[in-house]
Amino acid sequence: MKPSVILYKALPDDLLARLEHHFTVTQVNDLSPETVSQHESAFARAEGLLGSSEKVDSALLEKMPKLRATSTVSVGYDNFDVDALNERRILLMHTPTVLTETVADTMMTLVLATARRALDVAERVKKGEWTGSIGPDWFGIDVHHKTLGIIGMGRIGLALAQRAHFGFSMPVLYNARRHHPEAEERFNARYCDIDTLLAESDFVCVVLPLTDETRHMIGKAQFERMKNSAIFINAGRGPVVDEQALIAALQSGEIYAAGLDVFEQEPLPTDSPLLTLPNVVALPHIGSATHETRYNMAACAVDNLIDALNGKVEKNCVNPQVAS
Ligand SMILES: NC(=O)c1ccc[n+]([C@@H]2O[C@H](COP(=O)([O-])OP(=O)(O)OC[C@H]3O[C@@H](n4cnc5c(N)ncnc54)[C@H](O)[C@@H]3O)[C@@H](O)[C@H]2O)c1
Repeated sequence: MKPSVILYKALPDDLLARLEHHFTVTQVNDLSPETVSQHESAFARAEGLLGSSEKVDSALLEKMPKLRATSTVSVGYDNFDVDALNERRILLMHTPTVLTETVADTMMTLVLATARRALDVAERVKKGEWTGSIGPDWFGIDVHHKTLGIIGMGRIGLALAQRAHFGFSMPVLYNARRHHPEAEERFNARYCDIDTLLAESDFVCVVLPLTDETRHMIGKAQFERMKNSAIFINAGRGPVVDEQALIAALQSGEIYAAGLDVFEQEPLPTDSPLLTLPNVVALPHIGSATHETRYNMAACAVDNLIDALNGKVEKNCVNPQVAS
C-alpha cells in the first residue's frame, strides 16, 4: 500500500500526478484546526506533509502521529517548530538553490526601483504630469559604483553580490555568521561587523532567515547608524526588522528610502503607513514568484518528499540527523 500524504498547496497537474504515483494524496486548502478536524483520519494516517506558508507546530503534530517527513515549498522554514519535529524524528525538507537567482533579481529590482524612483515617477507619467522637460524633482540617485552592504551572506546574498559587483561595479560589504571566502574571492566582498556595514553602505540589503537571534535585529539603533542617504532593502523575513522603527526612520529622514518584499504582517495591512510613504517600494512577497521558479520549487518539494520517505536525506534536508 502507498504511504498517505497531506498536500496543502495546489500543484501543477504533472507534479500532482508524480506525487500520486508514489503516495495516496489528500488535498486540503490549509492546516487550520477546522481543516484538520474535517479530515481527521487522513491527518492521523499521513506519513508525509507537503505545502507552504502554514504553521506546523506541536498542536498539528499531535494530530499526525504517523508523520515521518514534511516538505516545504520554500527555502525559509521559520513557520516550522523544528525542535518539535526533531523530538518526534520527523524530517524537514526545503527548496534551497532553485530560487536563489530569482530572489537576487527581486532584490536588485528593489535597489533600482527605490534609487531611481521608478514607481513614483511612472505613476506621475500616468497621471499626465509629464508636460515638459523634467527637473530635479523627478531625479533619483545613482546605483552604479555605490557601496552595497549585505546582511546574511548565504546563497541569495552571494547571488546579489555577483549582480552588484559585475553588473553595477559596486563595492560589496557583508556580514554573516561566518566569513564567506567565495564572496571575497569572486566579488571582492569585504566582511565587516554590522555597525561598520550600516555606517558605510549606500544600500543596506537584508536577506536573513527569521530565527530567535535575528528577530528585530534591525531596529531604531541600526537605522540611526545608517547614512541619511541610505536605502534599506529587506527580502529576508519581515520580523527581522522592527517595522515601527523603520516607519519612523523613513518619516524623519533618518534614511532615504526602503524597498521591501517582506513585512511583519502579511498581507501588509491596508492602513500601514508604509503604503502612504512616497519613498517606499512595497512588493507582495514576490521574491521567488516567477512561473519558472515557482514550478521548479514545487518540483523540488515533490522530489524531496519522495526522497525523504525513502530515507534519502543527502540534499535539501534541514535536520538529516533525525534519520540516523
Ligand atoms: N522574499 C522571498 O520571497 C524570499 C525567498 C527566499 C528566501 N527568503 C529568505 O531569505 C533567507 C535566506 O535564504 P538563503 O537561501 O540565502 O539562506 P542561507 O542559509 O544560504 O543564508 C543565510 C545567511 O544568513 C546568515 N545568518 C543567519 N543568522 C545570522 C545572524 N544571526 N547574524 C548574521 N548572519 C546570520 C548566515 O550566516 C547565512 O550567511 C531565507 O531563510 C528566507 O527567510 C525570502
